[in-house]
Amino acid sequence: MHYAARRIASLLFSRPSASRISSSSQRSQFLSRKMATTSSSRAKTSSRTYNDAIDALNSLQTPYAVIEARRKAGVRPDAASVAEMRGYLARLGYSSADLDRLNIIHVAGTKGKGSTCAFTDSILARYRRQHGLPRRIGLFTSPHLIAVRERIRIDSTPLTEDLFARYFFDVWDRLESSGASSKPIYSRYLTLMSYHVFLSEGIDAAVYETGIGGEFDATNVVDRPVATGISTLGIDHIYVLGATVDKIAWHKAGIMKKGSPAFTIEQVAPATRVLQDRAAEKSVELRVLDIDPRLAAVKIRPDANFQKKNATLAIALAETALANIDPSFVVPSNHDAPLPREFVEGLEQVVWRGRCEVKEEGNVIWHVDGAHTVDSLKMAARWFVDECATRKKNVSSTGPKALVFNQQGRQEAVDFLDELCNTVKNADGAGFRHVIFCTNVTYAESGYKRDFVSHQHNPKDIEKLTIQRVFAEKWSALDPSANVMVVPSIEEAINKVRALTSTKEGDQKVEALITGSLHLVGGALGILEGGAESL
Ligand SMILES: Nc1ncnc2c1ncn2[C@@H]1O[C@H](COP(=O)(O)OP(=O)(O)OP(=O)(O)O)[C@@H](O)[C@H]1O
Ligand SMILES: [Mg+2]
Ligand SMILES: [Mg+2]
Repeated sequence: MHYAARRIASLLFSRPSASRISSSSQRSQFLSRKMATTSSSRAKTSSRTYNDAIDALNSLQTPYAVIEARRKAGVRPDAASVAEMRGYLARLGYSSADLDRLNIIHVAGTKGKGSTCAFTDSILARYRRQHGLPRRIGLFTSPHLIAVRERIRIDSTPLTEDLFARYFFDVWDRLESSGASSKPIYSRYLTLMSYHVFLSEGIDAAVYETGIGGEFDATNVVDRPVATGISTLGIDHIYVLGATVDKIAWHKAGIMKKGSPAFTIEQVAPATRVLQDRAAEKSVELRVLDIDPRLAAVKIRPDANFQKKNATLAIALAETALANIDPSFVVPSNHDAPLPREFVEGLEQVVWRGRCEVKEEGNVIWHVDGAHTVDSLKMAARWFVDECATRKKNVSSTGPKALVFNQQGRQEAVDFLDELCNTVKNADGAGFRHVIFCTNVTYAESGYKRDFVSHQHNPKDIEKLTIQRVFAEKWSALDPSANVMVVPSIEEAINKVRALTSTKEGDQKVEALITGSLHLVGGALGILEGGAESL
């Protein structure tokens, strides 16, 4: 690799330690925080709050300029990325063998990873209540919806702020005292931290969602997972994984390990082929599951095929894990008998916020879904249309439909709009009457909530609303009769919709869809719930 490319690669996957922070603005931000903490007369630990941890974590984000440089130089994660993760793990004092104690269930996929993990966690939690095993359950997911700490959960509950801060700085100190010249980037840091948390807290079943891909993902340091699952494959993260579903499938298949049962659900044919070839290469037994017939007796929400695929995968993963953890649990040889009660309850009572959520607020019915790929936006649009159609059966008339949309930093997102526009228009003839594009900046006055600070997008684009203007232009071409608006924050977008209810149109309930980005959806829930949102 060319020297410059190698230098960029090293910047990509690790961040310089405090003394070597490169950009001057970052350095001054870091130093001002550092001074704030060191000038304090309090003990070192007392200034290590959750907010301090989030600030330090945000300093590990790959800055926009570096991401751009990476694209230009053609640098992508490779085997060295995983080797580095193992190096960091060793600096923390752990080996891959230690991770075996966690009985890891590892999940990759383009869509439905988080939902599959949440179903699996929920089933294990109900089983534990009844049988006392697993003793403690860990759940690691990404990205976060409301707060960073929700990415690491114990017994389905996000780490408390205190515990998060304590473990965060534990990792920080261990890396510094090991002489590491750099810190891992944001997502790798959280992954490392999750291992430290789970091993320290006596977790004996841990459900892990991959970040991007699988083969070279930060979570792929586990050699002996109890089971692996690959959810629906499609197109996303083209730059890192490739532009075709078979290339993407190759990456995702990287989590399959010899000796660990692997599961997937029905996929498009080229994806299944690649998964099967990779499984054969690795001598892994891969089972491609049809929708589990036992789900006919379970209320899965939303009642849609994609969600039943996620649930099917979760059942198989939970069964396999339980057979390892509880000697009295036996995986049924066929699906003739109904699902055990714990499984049914786990599936029906799962909480996975920001996905297919409906909230009533005065005269607005908010539909909130964090979809952000072509395929998942199709699902979201169809779900919205179905919700509206069901409602229409019960009320004499409904009000206008409104859309709040953003997808920051991905130029191709402009192509997501056609389907969204047409699905709704075909369903009710009128389509979205009001369409609002905003940034992911939470508040009109105070900007980002700390947990959403992002250095990964071009600040100029956010300031000038560049992508939002492109979206607006596209929508106006798709539907010239729609009232299209561009506003700088999520709060202003929500207020635009709320204001519709005081106009004449607003005598009826406005049906609003918020979608396109999980950051947008998380910020919106924060506003709708007045900052008292919970998971
Ligand atoms: N199996 C699926 N196929 C297609 N779309 C799905 C599927 N499961 C969920 N979705 C859609 O994708 C959205 C995100 O779901 P989920 O959080 O489970 O995915 P993820 O793979 O974790 O995504 P992310 O890339 O955000 O980590 C959901 O709100 C839903 O609209
Ligand atoms: Mg993703
Ligand atoms: Mg996810």
